[in-house]
Amino acid sequence: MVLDNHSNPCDFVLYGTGGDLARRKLLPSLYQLEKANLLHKETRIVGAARQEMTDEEYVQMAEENIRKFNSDAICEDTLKRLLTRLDYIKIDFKQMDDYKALKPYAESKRTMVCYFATPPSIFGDICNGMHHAGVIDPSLRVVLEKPIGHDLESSKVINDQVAEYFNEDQIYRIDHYLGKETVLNLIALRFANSIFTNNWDHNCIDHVQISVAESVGIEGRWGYFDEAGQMRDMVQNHLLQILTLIAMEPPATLEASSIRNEKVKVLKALRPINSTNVEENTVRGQYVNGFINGKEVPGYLEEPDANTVSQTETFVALKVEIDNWRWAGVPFYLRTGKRLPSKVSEVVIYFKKQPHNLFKDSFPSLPPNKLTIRLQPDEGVEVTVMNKLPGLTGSKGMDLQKTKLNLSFSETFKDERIADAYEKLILDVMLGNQTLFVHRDEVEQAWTWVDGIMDAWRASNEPPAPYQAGTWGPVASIALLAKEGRAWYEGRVTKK
Ligand SMILES: NC(=O)C1=CN([C@@H]2O[C@H](COP(=O)(O)OP(=O)(O)OC[C@H]3O[C@@H](n4cnc5c(N)ncnc54)[C@H](OP(=O)(O)O)[C@@H]3O)[C@@H](O)[C@H]2O)C=CC1
Ligand SMILES: O=C1O[C@H](COP(=O)(O)O)[C@@H](O)[C@H](O)[C@H]1O
Repeated sequence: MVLDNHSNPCDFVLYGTGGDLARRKLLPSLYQLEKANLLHKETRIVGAARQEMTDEEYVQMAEENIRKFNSDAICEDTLKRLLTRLDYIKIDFKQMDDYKALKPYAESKRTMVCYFATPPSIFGDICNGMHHAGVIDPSLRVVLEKPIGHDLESSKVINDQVAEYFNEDQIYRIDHYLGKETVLNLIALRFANSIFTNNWDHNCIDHVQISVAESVGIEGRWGYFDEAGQMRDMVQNHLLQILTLIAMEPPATLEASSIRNEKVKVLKALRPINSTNVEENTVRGQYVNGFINGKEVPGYLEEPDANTVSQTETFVALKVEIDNWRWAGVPFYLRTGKRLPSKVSEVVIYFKKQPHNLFKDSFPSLPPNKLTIRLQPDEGVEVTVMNKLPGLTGSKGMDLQKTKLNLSFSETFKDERIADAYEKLILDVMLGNQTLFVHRDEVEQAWTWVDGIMDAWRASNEPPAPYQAGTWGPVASIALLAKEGRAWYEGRVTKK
C-alpha cells in the first residue's frame, strides 16, 4: 500500500551530500522512508556538492552508502525506487551563480526542503545563494544541523543570516536526539502515567543522572571536534534537550509552541556556572590511550590529524541545579564522553528514601526506588523496587530483595522496528511538523548557559584531567557525586 498522503511532494535538496552525515545517516534514512512507503510518489531527492558528478555517478555513490550503512537486509525493489528519485547538482556553496541549478526545482509545484548537512559557518552563504538565484518562497523549509555556532555570539550571527530570508516557521533546527524513540518516550512516560506525573518533583525525587557515553573516539573528525569539544558537541544540544524534557512543566498541548515554551523556561532556570562555582560543579577530561573491548586504542592527542597540545575536552561531568519551584534542591548530574567503556545512554531518576525503615532487621538501609530509562541501546524502562523474598523463614518472615520491573522495547514491541532518529525528523520536515525541532530561543538560551562554563574553564587555565580510554572518565567525576554522598549508577557495558 502506498501512503502518498503521509508527506507532501517535495524536492529534498541535500546540501553536503558527500559528507559524513549525509552518507552515514541521511541517505540511509531516506531509503527507510521509501521502504515504509512514506515518501510521496512525486518527491525528488537532489544531492548538492561542489564535485563534478553525473546523475549516474551520484546514484552509484548513494547506492554504495545506503548498502554500507543500513544494518538490515536491503530490499532491492525499494532501493531501485529510491534511486530513481535522485538528481545531482554541482554547487560550490560559496559561488552565488552556481545556485541557478536549483531553478527547475523552484519552478516545480513541489515544496522545497533544503537540508544543510554542512558546517554551520556556510549556512549564511547557502541562504544568500538561494536568494541570489531567486528560488526562495514562503513555502521553502530549511533544516539546520547542530551545533549552530560555537557560542552565543556566533550562533546569533548564523541565526540572523538565516532569518534574513526565512521565518521561524520555515526553519527546522535538528537535534537528532529529539527524534530518538526513547527520548520521545520521556514525554509519554511523564505525562501519560499518573504514577510518574504525580511524583515528579523535589518532594519525591532525590536527584537525576543523565549519561550519554560513547566508546568511539573522534572517528576522523579531529579538525571539527577539536574546535568544538564535548561541551559544544554534546552537552549544549543533546544533553540539555534531554534535561529539558525531564524537567519541563506539563505543556498545555503537544503543539510545537507549547513544548518549546516549556523547554525554554527550564533553560532559563538553569543556575549559572561561572568562575565562582565552576570548580565544584564541573569536571572535564581528555582520553589517553587505553583499551576498548580488549583492543588497544590511541589517546586523543595521538589520533590522526591531532596536534600534541590541544586542551579540548572529550569528557564532561556536571552538577546542574534548576532554580524553580519543582526542582529546588534536586541536582541533575550529567556526564558524557568519548572512549568510555561502551555506547550507552541512560537517564536514572533516584527517588527519595523511605522516611522510616520497617525492615531494618533484614535491611538496615532501604535503597531508594530508581527509574532507569534506557535511551540506547537495549531501549527500555526499568524500575527497581523492594520485594519480599519468598520463603517461610527469614527475619520475622520478611527478607527483602531488590528486584527490577523491566520493560524491554525489543521484547514488548517485537514486531515494531525502532526507526533511526533521522527518519522520524526528515519525515516531520516533509510533513511540516516542527514539534521536535529546536526554536531559536532554546539554542540561544543553551549557549548563554554553556558560555558561562566555557569562559570559566578558559579563565582557570586548568588542562582537562586525563582518563584512560575504556574507563568511565577522570576520577574527579566520581568525586563530584561522592562528596555529596552519591554515586554514579554503574554504567552498562554493551558490545558497542
Ligand atoms: N557527522 C555526524 O555524525 C554529525 C554531524 N552533524 C553536523 O552535520 C553537519 C555536517 O557534518 P559532517 O557530515 O560530519 O561534515 P563533513 O565535513 O563530513 O561534510 C560537510 C560537507 O559539506 C561540504 N562543503 C563544505 N564547504 C562546501 C562548499 N563551499 N561547497 C560545497 N560543499 C561544501 C563538504 O564538501 P567537500 O567534501 O567537498 O569538502 C562536505 O561534503 C555539521 O554541521 C555537523 O556539525 C551533526 C550531528 C552528527
Ligand atoms: O551529534 C553528535 O552525536 C553523535 C552521537 O549520536 P548517537 O545518535 O550515535 O548517540 C556523536 O558521536 C557526535 O560526535 C555528535 O556530533
